[in-house]
Amino acid sequence: MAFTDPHSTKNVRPLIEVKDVTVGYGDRVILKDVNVTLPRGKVMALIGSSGGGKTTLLRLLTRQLRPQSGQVLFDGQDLAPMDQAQLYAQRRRMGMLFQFGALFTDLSVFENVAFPLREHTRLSEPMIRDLVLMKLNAVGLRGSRDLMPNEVSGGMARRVALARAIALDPDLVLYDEPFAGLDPISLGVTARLIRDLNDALGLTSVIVSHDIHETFGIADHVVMVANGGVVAQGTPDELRNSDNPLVHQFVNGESDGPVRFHQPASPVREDFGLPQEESA
Ligand SMILES: Nc1ncnc2c1ncn2[C@@H]1O[C@H](COP(=O)(O)OP(=O)(O)OP(=O)(O)O)[C@@H](O)[C@H]1O
Repeated sequence: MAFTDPHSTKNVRPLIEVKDVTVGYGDRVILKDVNVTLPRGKVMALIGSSGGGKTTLLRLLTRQLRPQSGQVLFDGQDLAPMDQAQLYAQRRRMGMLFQFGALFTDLSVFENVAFPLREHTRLSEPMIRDLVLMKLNAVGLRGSRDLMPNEVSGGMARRVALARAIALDPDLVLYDEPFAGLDPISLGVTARLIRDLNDALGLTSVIVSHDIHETFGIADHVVMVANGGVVAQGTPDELRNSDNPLVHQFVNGESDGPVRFHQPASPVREDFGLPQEESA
């Protein structure tokens, strides 16, 4: 029989808390006064137009960037003051799938997934084998272990990258554009897999994606960044029904609205050498 310690805050504490954070590069502020909380076990989507600061927010979570002000807590601990050893220990609890989930082209599917285990642990070879095959099984590719990356499809390669991202049994998995370049079927399979792995393995996931439809289908919480901050956050339904015109335009994929299609430019007539219109 399991007992829970009523005084323990470990399991109710959110895995990530971004508190009043302002962040940027050098003197340039990219996001101001951001507050985001991500409870354990949930899937969070980060959306927003290109250059809005989604990747910047991801970099805060891994402390590739420190806030200019405010705090980023991972499992209740402020990342900013950590020394390299402490930071390294925290990062081992984070799995990452980078844009396009690039695999090592000269390593087999098996060795790609084994890579983080060989890098970060001193596990025996039989143990590594079992762990790799378990992860490959979880993504449906146990039978493809001996293939090389150029022998698998784009969708399969993404699943191998997923298996590699969860090889060390992380608490948090960060996905930067996990659907980029996939056909609609592989895209749907990958999205479902992200959600299922999250739930089956007790992970917490953050997904940066431009694919609103697929991301909204699997996320518990959506954070939209634009105009130097978080413009909206809530459940997918709350964002779909938002009356904020910017959120509405983005979520519904409208080409014009508060986000202009045309970036500022000199008049068309000037660029194409056309005669100026006579003013009335
Ligand atoms: N290393 C850096 N040094 C300076 N400025 C940067 C750096 N990385 C990003 N930026 C700037 O910060 C802003 C936000 O970039 P970021 O990559 O976070 O946006 P994004 O929402 O992830 O965009 P995309 O959807 O295109 O990936 C952009 O104006 C970008 O030019």
